[in-house]
Amino acid sequence: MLIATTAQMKELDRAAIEEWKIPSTELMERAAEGVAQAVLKELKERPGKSAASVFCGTGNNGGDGIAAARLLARSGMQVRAFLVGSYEKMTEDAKEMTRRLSDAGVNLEQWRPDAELYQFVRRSQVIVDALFGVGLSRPIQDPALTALIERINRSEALVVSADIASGVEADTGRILGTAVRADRTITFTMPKIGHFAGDGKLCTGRLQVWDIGIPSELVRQGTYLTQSIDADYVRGVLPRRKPDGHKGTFGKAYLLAGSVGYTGAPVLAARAAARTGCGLVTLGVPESIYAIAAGKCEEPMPYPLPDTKGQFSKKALQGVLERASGSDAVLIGPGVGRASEAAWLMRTLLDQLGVPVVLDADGINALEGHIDVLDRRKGKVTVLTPHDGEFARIGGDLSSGDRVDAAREFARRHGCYLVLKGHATVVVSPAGTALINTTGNSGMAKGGSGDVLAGMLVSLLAQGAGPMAAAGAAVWLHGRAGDLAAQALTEYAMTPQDMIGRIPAAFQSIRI
Ligand SMILES: NC(=O)C1=CN([C@@H]2O[C@H](COP(=O)(O)OP(=O)(O)OC[C@H]3O[C@@H](n4cnc5c(N)ncnc54)[C@H](O)[C@@H]3O)[C@@H](O)[C@H]2O)[C@@H](O)CC1
Ligand SMILES: [K+]
Repeated sequence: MLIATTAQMKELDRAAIEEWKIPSTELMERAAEGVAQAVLKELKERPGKSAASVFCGTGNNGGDGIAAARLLARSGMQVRAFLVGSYEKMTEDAKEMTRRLSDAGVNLEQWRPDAELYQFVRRSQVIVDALFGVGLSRPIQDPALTALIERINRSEALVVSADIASGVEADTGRILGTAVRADRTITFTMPKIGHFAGDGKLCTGRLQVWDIGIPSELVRQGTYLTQSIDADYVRGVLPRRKPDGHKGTFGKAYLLAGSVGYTGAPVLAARAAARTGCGLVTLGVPESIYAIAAGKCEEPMPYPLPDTKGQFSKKALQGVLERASGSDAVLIGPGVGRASEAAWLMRTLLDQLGVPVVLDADGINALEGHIDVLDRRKGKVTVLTPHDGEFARIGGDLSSGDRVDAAREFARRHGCYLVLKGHATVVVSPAGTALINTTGNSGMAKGGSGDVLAGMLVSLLAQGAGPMAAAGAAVWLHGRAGDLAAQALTEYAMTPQDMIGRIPAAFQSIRI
């Protein structure tokens, strides 16, 4: 799904209102309809005469809540709407919705933390969170508001947020002070980064995008730099398989991986590469572990390279170049170790190889203090797959808490593609486009999981996918395989090996 910034949302709203003459109150009514319908649909599954507490801020997000309160009251629910803030600060549209609410026989009540109100909130089946939307501009600090949000988060009611969970910064996914943890979020027109990225993802619950009547001509005019990765995206970018293709057609992947102590990483990466569709997988490993790797490889083709003390030595260079330069994509790094000769080898390969390179794990660590090697590759395709620690080691700055922006800044500066791994993995291009993944679970946070991803990624690159497509599809399929493994085996017991076994089912789930 394409993702809009708050500036783009404001511009869409402005153009709809000023140029298309759509009254802003009409947009607000449509937004409220989305929220009310989501609540009613949910309650169908929980029969009984239900009560709802609707918390409204003073901005237009509050206006959405006030209008939704009227629609819910009309449907027969017992509704109380609370204004959190002062009436004087309310926007004109929110005030208009307050009049409409009172015409319907419900008064907007000033929220105060007293026992009677809390009792009503406690027996509500539903809480509507319309405190802040995309207009949240500073951290929530007011103690009464913070206490209210904590109350909402402790309650057993179904929490439905209008547009975005209040407290989440729409353009980053950061939590500003504190935030509502919603079960459902109904967002308007287009999703925002905060629904998918960082802690915002945890606060969003199930996301639904609701059309509030902004003309599609206006929406289509925008240039959206960020999108979430879903099955449709992956289906659209996977390299097509030629019916008359042979193994050369589907690409040769070359992997440089492993060391004494890390015999699993090369095998996991190579198996994952073979499972993801490329024609040939060649695996260069230190000769000390060759016998072990060879014993575990069937489709991938392992071969030994000179090593010293169990890690690649400088003497391996020629042997790597001979095979790697003729391949379609190269993966460097899983389990290679950090000895100086191995690190030198990886940097020298980066300098000398012209083919697309995925740099993972110790391949990334080898750039610590040598980032100029990456800069020299500008113009060639380099995809880095760091987790936060590796990212920091090579100069990435996550201190702002804005992961998408931090990744973008790094990719732009160094002319590379970046897969910043984590709870919601972010993929960025040097041109500033970004993808945010939607699959995956905590069962994947185990040693070896990254090796599987790196193998999948180099396999897709070798098949001819562009770097963004290959990285986007790899992270989604990897997360999907992880979700399927968790379903069958639990997040506790699943292993990266189990994920490789579910790569086929991950492909099947996008119905290619
Ligand atoms: N025409 C439009 O613009 C539409 C807007 N809609 C809704 O309007 C929302 C945006 O409305 P607004 O721009 O009025 O913004 P919000 O309603 O999100 O919040 C802005 C208000 O909160 C205050 N505020 C910001 N941060 C605060 C903090 N930390 N502590 C206390 N107060 C704080 C601001 O001073 C302002 O009064 C959207 O998210 C959406 O829900 C929808 O009604 C659809 C149409
Ligand atoms: K909200």
